[in-house]
Amino acid sequence: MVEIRKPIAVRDAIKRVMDKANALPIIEIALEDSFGYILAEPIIAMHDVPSFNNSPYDGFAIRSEDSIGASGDNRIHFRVIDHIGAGQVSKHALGKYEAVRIMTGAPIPEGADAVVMLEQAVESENTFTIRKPFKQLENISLQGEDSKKGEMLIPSGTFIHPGTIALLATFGYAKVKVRKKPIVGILCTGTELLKVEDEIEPGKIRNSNGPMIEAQLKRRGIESRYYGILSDDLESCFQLVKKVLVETDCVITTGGVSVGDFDHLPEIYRRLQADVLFNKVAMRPGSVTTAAFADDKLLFGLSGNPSACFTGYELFVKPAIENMMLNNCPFTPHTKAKLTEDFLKPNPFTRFVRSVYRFEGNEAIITPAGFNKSNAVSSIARGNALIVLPGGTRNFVAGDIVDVLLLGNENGVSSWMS
Ligand SMILES: Nc1nc2c(c(=O)[nH]1)N[C@H]1C(S)=C(S)[C@@H](COP(=O)(O)OP(=O)(O)OC[C@H]3O[C@@H](n4cnc5c(N)ncnc54)[C@H](O)[C@@H]3O)O[C@H]1N2
Ligand code: MOO
Ligand SMILES: [Mg+2]
Repeated sequence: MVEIRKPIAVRDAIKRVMDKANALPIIEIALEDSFGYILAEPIIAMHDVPSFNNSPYDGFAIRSEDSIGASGDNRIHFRVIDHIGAGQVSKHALGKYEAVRIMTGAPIPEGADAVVMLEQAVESENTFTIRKPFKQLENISLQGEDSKKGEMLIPSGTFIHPGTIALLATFGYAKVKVRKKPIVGILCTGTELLKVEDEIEPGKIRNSNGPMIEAQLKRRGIESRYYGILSDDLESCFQLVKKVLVETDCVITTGGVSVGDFDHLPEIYRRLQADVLFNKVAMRPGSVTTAAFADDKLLFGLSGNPSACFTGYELFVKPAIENMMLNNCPFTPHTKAKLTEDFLKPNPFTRFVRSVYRFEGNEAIITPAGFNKSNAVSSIARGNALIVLPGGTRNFVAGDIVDVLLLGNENGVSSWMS
C-alpha cells in the first residue's frame, strides 16, 4: 500500500526547519577572512569617528574671527606659518591672521576653527588672501560626527559585507567573532545518474542536482563536501547517509524521497530513527521535499526533479543555514512585481515559478522563464527570481501584481541608468 502523505503549508514547513536549525559555535577569524560570515558580537565604537577634528579639504586652517568683514573689495591677508598633510600634527598654535596650510584628513591645528579651500584663496609666496568671511567650524569634519565612542553601531547577527569590514578595521578588529559556517554534505541518489563528464547511455542522465546544490551553497560562501552519486541501493545509501551525518553539520540528499519502489530515503530516515519534520509540502514544484532531524542535525531530502530540487534548497535549506549562523535576517528578499504575461494554470498548492525579474522604466516586472514543470532545468538557468502564487488561486493575467522572491544579485544589467 502506498503511503498517503499529508501536505503542510510552506510557511509551517519553513518554521519547522528553522526551529531545528541549531546555532553553530562561535569562532574567531582574521578580519580579511570574515566576508560572508555572520557577526557573533555587536560592533561597538571603540573611539569617536573621526577621532579628531580634521580638514575635509586641501586648504588653509584659519581662525574664523580673523575673516570677519572679508569681501571682494576688502581682501584679508593671512600668513602661512606651517604646512601639514594627513598623518602630521602641527606644533603651532595660530595667532592673529596666521594660517596653516593643511591637507585633507590632517588634524585642525590649535586655535584654528575654519578651513579655506585652496580654490577660495589667492596665494603668493607665504601668504594668501580671502574674499569672504568664514563661519566658526566652517569646512571642518568634527570629532564624533560619524560615530560616538561606546555607541552600538552594528548588532550581532549581521551579515559581514565589505562595508562592515571597513567599520571593523576602523576600530582595530584584527580578529572578529563570528558563527562557524556549516559544512554541508551533498549526496545524489539515482541509478540513472552519470557524472558530468560521462557519455550519455540509454536510460541514464547526467547528475545536474549535485553541481547545482554545490553552487547554491557556494553562492552563499558555504563549504560543501560532495559525496558523489549513489545508485538506488538501500543498504549502501543508508551507510553513506549515516557517515555523512557524522562528518558534516547538515546533510542534503537529492532524489529518492517520493513513494517509488527505489525511493529509499523514507526508510533511511526510519533506520536513523530521525524525526521527520515533513515529507509533503503544499507547494509545486517540490511537494515531496522532506526534512528530518537526527543527532541534532538537519537532513534535507530534496526532490530529484531539478526545479523541485532547486526550489527546495531556496525555500528550506537557505534560511536554515542562516539560522545555524544566527543571522538576524535569514530569509530571501521578497518584493512585488508586475506580470508581463498570463499564467492561467490553477494552483492547488503554492506555486513557485522560475522567472526573470527586472526593472523597466519605473516598474518592477516579472516574466516566467519558460518551460516550468518540476523536471525543468532550462528555466532554472534563465531565472533570477521565483514568482509565488498562493495555493487556491488561478488565472493570473498580464498586469497582475505578484509576490516575488529575489535570488542572488550577482547578475549585471546591460546598460547604465537612463
Ligand atoms: N506516485 C507518485 N509518484 C510521484 C509523486 C507522488 O506523489 N506519487 N511525486 C512526484 C513528484 S512531485 C516528484 S518531484 C518526484 C520526486 O521524485 P524523487 O525525489 O523520489 O526523485 P527520484 O525518483 O530519484 O527522481 C525524480 C526525477 O528526477 C531525476 N533526477 C534525480 N536525481 C537527479 C539529479 N541528481 N540530477 C538530475 N536529475 C535527477 C530522475 O531521473 C527522475 O526523473 O516524484 C514524482 N512521482
Ligand atoms: O515535488 Mo514535485 O516537484 O511537486 O513535482
Ligand atoms: Mg522517486
